[in-house]
Parts: sequence; structure tokens; C-alpha cells
Amino acid sequence: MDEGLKALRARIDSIDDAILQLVSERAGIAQQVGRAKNGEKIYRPEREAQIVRRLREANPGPLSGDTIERLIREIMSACRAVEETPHVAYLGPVGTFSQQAVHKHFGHEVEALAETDIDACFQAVETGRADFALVPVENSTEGAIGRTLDLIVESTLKICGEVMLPIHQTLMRKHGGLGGIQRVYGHAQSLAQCQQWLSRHLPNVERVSVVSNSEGARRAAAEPDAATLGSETAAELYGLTVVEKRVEDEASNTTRFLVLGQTDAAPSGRDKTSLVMGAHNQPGAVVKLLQPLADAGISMSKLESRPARSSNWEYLFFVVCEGHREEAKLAGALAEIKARAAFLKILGSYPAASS
Ligand SMILES: O=C(O)C(=O)C[C@]1(C(=O)O)C=C[C@@H](O)C=C1
Repeated sequence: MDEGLKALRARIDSIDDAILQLVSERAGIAQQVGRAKNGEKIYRPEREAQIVRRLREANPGPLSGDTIERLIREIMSACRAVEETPHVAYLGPVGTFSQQAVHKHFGHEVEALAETDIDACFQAVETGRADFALVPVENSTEGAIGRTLDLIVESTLKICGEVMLPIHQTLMRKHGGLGGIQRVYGHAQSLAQCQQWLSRHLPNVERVSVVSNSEGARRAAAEPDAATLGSETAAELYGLTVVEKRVEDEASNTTRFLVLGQTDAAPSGRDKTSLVMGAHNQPGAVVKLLQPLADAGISMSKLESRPARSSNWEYLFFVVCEGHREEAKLAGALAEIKARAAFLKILGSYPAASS
């Protein structure tokens, strides 16, 4: 072997020894931290977010910030599991984008529980079968996921985290390319996110909405003239071949997921707070409700209205604003909103996702 290559590999070996040493030492300390917590909750989203941000800022390259985040989250996942493995309910079955979001946020040392619908994800935590639920709340192309918003109003669960997942849709089938496809399966959201691409490349092909992309993959595996949309991992899981990658109409297509638990998160230094409020049925009532945020100079990253399911108020307004509910500025604005609103519920404060 070339002497130069041999020397470089010897350096990699000694770096790997050092990484092994350090990761083991880190896990040992996490074990001590777990004991020091004395029965208090193990998962600390604010601490994990601070670690991720610090390393992203200190990153000397050549690895990207996203790669550094992925590596450190996986290391934290392994260290956390030395203390306790969280049970996380998500919208299944296996192979969905929701499952990807679970691993992006919690790493792979989790007990990921595939649920049949969003309601079951909430129930899993409410009944104590899971520690956390991870559910989709909005997509950058298709907008809000109404069921999640409706459930969150009624539930006692709190938002303790958010996950942003770039969604790349893959067209897959058992064998072959675009020719001979008679049907394309997909979850309604996926079909909607790819409608222009489908109209251009498969104009006369029937689009069939199914409960999940994984169900589409299961069917496509059994029907040679059918294809399905979904995540690339589904191709491996269901023995399909990839016809075309990235068939979504918007290249920046992203889904935002929420992590829900029994409590929200402590302040991390860069947080968001979600709330839902109902306005009195008077002219200018909504403006009056939002005014305290504007007066305090608090930015709002989201305002979404939904028909109220009770008849007391006509609409509910979902707001995501900057800051933690314990910070004086936001606490003051929230107290003012409470005084003006017909209804106010703080859904939780949580670390803002870094990517
Ligand atoms: O700092 C803690 O509280 C830990 O338990 C350690 C650690 C980590 O690996 O850094 C693990 C789990 C927590 O969610 C936060 C951080």
C-alpha cells in the first residue's frame, strides 16, 4: 500500500480510538447525570437544543451544520438511552415521513410506536402508553393539518419541541420506469404536493388517495401497473424500485412536526410559544388580541384561523410567537391577551428548531 495512504489511515485509526474513548466517557457522565436527577424527567429538550446550537456555531467545517446536528443528536440519543429510552408515538406505519421526523429529533435510540392516526398519537401519551407524541402540524405547500390543531385545543398535552423535515417525494413501483403506470397511490397531502409533476409526466394516470404512503407502497408492491409516492425508505421496506426522486412541486417543501408531552420545555435561549385564542364577536376584536404582542415588540411567526368546534366562538386563532412564556416580555403580553380574549390557552413553550 502507498505509504502516504497508510499514514493517513493510521491517523484515522487513532482519531477513532479517541472518539470511542470520548463517547464512552460522555455516556458514563450521562449515567451520573441521570442519577443526579433523582427521579426527575430525563429528557431535557432545552439542554439538547443548546448543545446542538453551540456545536453548530463552533463547527469548523468541512462537515455541514446539518451533518453536525445529526451526529450530535445521535450521540445524545445513545447517552439518553443509558439513562432511559423514551417511547414516542408517531403517525405510522413504518416508513412514513413522521417516522423520519422521530429519528431526526430523538435519534435512533427510541421506542418508536407506529399509530394508525393522529388521534391515537395523542391518546398514547394521554394514557401513559408513550412519553411523547410526534405529529405533523403544517406543510409549507399544503398548509395546516386541521386534525392536529383541533386535538391540541382539547388535549392536556403541551408542546415541548418542533421538528422541521424537508419532504422529498419519491415515485416508486415494483419494476420499470414511467411507461405502463395506470395508477399512482399516495396520501392526499403527497398527491397534492406533486400535482403539477404528475400532470406533466403522468397526465392520464389515475391518482388514488390512500390512508398513508406506506399503504400506497404496500399496494404498489402487489400491483405491477401501479406506482406510489412516498419517502425513499419505503422503497427499501416494501421492495420497490425508484422511478424518480424529488417529484414534489416545491423544492423547499417542508413539514413542521410538533413534539407533545406532559409538560413543555424550560427556556433554552431561543424559544417559540404556541397559543390558541378565541375573540369576542365584536368589530376589531382580533386586532385587539394581537396588539399586546405588537406593543411588546414580539414577532409572530404564524397566525392560523380555524372554525371553533364549540358554538361559543366563531373562530379560533392559533399563534406562534417568539420567546418563552416565562420571559417577562412575553409573560406580560400573555397576561394582557388573557384579559382581552374570550378564551386563551397556552399550548407550550419549546426550543426553536435550528433546521
Ligand atoms: O444534561 C442532561 O440532562 C442529560 O441527561 C444529558 C443529555 C446529553 O446527552 O447531553 C441527555 C439527555 C437530555 O435530554 C439532555 C442531555
